[in-house]
Amino acid sequence: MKKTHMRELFAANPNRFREFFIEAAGIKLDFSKNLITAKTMKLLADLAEERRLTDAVNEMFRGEQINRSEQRPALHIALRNASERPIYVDGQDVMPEVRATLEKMELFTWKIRSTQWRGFSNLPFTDIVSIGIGGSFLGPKLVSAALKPYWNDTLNCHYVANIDGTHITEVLKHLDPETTLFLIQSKSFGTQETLENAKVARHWFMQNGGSEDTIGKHFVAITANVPSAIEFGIAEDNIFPMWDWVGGRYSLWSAIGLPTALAIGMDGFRALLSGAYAMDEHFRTAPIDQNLPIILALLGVWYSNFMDADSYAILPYDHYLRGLPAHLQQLDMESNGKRVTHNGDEVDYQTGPIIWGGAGANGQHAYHQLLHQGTRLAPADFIIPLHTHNPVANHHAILFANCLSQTQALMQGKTLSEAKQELIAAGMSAREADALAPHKVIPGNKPSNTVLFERATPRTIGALIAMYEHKVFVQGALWDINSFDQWGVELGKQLGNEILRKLVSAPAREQSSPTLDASTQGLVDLYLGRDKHF
Ligand SMILES: O=P(O)(O)OC[C@H]1O[C@H](O)[C@H](O)[C@@H](O)[C@@H]1O
Repeated sequence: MKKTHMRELFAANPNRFREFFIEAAGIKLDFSKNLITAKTMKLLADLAEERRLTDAVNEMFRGEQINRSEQRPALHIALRNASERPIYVDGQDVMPEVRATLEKMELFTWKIRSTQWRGFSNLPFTDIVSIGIGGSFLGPKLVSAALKPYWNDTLNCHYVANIDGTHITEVLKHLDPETTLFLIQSKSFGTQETLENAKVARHWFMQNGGSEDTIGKHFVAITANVPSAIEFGIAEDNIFPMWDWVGGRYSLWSAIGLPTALAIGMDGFRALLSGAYAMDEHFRTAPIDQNLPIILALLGVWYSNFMDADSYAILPYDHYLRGLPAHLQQLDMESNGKRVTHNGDEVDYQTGPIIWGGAGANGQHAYHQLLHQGTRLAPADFIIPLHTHNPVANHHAILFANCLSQTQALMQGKTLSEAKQELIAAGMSAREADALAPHKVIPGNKPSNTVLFERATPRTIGALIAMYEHKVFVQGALWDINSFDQWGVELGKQLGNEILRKLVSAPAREQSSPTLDASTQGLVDLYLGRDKHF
């Protein structure tokens, strides 16, 4: 069946932009440049109803154990619940704990920013180093960077995640232990990368003027595993709680967001939560056909399951939001990279897409070529604020024009006859134009969304991220998969420990550890410098 080109859809319906435009919680979505008609959207909404999506949404908001393989609720929405509505986990309202933690964050943030709480030599802090990985890194890092215009000028915020020693070395190199505060961020307090980096930080602190007595001034932990944090040497008062009903990749709204709160202040952090809450309320109450995250999710399903798209691009046209693709990669791919239904049956349809992307306009000079003329279908979200925090010359107008021209080019493309006419108008002979024109044909009809907001404020950034969280949730519900576990991550960790034993233990002990496949063993030998193969 021949698809109607979007050019024709636009030509046939002067109202198309208005018809496929929606706004909620300060986020505007133009979804008119998609391969859809009103009928498509109606059928997709029917699919959502058939899959009893509303029931799934209500289950999440009620705190039911929707993470069935781990028998837990997924209650990031409780972290930003600004209403009086209690939210129960095992019969207990979690809201008092959530509020108490926000108050503890508020007091701590105030003490640090007002310089009441100082380092061991009585100097105020100048640098915060957040040590964490995965959800204990990507979300706070994204939000802190996105809200840089709101930073307090006296506090710098750094992130260390990778176990590659280069990461922490490069960060510590420029810091002064007297004025550096470490936040050890780990829900489990059992993540190898984080614990090893935390040990290095502690060692560095001790070697450079710190002591057992002053460690309490410089080290704070955010974790659901208080005993392990205490065992590591963190004072109990310096531990901010987390709960097992918050998934790591949904944890930036919890005390894991402390670096952000320190950087932008607690009023800013509360505004971030209020933006997410506004999106939660919209998501919980708006009908399917007027529901922003649901519409985004249905479009994603349309391309994944009906048009074989493997990937989905996230293209923020905002330098402050350049970390968004990385955060959404974890959010989406760790949530919906699943192969069995809730009941454990293997799915016979595609689930979560490969998320990729980067900041515009930079990407236009790199991977956009494939979007325009490659053979793969890669739907994309173009994300841009209407106003910039940095009105430099004409830059924002140029950026905006670039963003729009990309979605326009993806949609309309360039036909063979248009390409030929252009070449002839430029002075080429008909023969030359015939030879070159096919290379210049751009089929168009490539889908994209344009996501806009007034300005990157704490509120709009909160709403934007919550929108994507709910999009991912909706897709998980439609695919009948558990979006809240991540068993696939575990195998690598398990095998990694076995290999590590081979790399660092004495040869005699190494003999007794399990035999490796020939490739892995060959690579171990290379590392150990005892390669005999070449
Ligand atoms: O916060 P932590 O317990 O240290 O976990 C950090 C990260 O590591 C894990 O391997 C998971 O894949 C992530 O979802 C998690 O965010």
